[in-house]
Amino acid sequence: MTEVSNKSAYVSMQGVGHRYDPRPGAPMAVQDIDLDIHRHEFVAVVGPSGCGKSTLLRMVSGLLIPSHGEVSVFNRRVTEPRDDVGIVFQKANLLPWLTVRKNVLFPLKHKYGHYTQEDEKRTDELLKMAGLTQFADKMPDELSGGMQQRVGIVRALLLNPDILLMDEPFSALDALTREQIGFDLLKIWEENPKTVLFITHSISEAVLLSDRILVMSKRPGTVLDLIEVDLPRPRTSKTINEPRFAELTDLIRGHIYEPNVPA
Ligand SMILES: Nc1ncnc2c1ncn2[C@@H]1O[C@H](COP(=O)(O)OP(=O)(O)OP(=O)(O)O)[C@@H](O)[C@H]1O
Repeated sequence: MTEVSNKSAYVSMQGVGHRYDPRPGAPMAVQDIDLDIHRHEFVAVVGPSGCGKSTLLRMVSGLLIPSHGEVSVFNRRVTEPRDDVGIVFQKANLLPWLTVRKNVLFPLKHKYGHYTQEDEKRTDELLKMAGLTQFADKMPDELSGGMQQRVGIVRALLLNPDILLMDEPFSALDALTREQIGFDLLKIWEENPKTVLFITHSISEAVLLSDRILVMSKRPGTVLDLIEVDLPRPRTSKTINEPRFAELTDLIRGHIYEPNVPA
């Protein structure tokens, strides 16, 4: 691992680009991405389908090393998969033969071969924070989709990662559940701060949850804008009715649907 220059950012992308196809002249998936994310900041990424949002997330996790530029975490260049990030995907993919509590503990068991009483205590605390205490001993198929997704978030938090990477975590949920789980996530994040990179197709979800929003262009994905979400916290259902909320969503919509018109 190599030291890099920017010391203030927690996650830093400098001149990042990636071409999946190594042949010269093949199209880039993403290019010229510069982004600094600060500790405990909540950054959302929005952009058209195929613009490279998941590609960026995979680069921060170290599952993908960019063909151009550098990604660093805590001033260390990412050169291999990191085990200090929590990842939440669109589907929780819980193991159907284990209870909720055992599903949450599973990654620890898998990684270290066992878990401690302290781990069980923390699991119960996290399940409580996510409103899942009475479901701890249920099997996954006894839970709704929203509850399963909450279990997925708790599972990602158990290892107490510095960074939480979320790839369209709520997109399989109905609109009402999605809004509620967004507020639940904010509560968990406020009680248990993490640096979050959150990918979504929903502009309003990005505005409601995040501190800043990276708006990407269509492929090859590059930065169209980086927007500061200057809405006060805690965010609530009332936030959605604030004029600034509508201004910000309009601004992002304009970037995505009319990318060549100056804002
Ligand atoms: N493993 C891969 N091999 C080759 N091309 C890939 C691979 N993964 C992604 N791509 C291509 O790179 C581009 C960016 O993909 P990516 O999944 O990062 O986009 P995305 O913005 O997350 O898309 P979506 O919003 O549809 O989930 C796409 O054109 C995709 O086809």
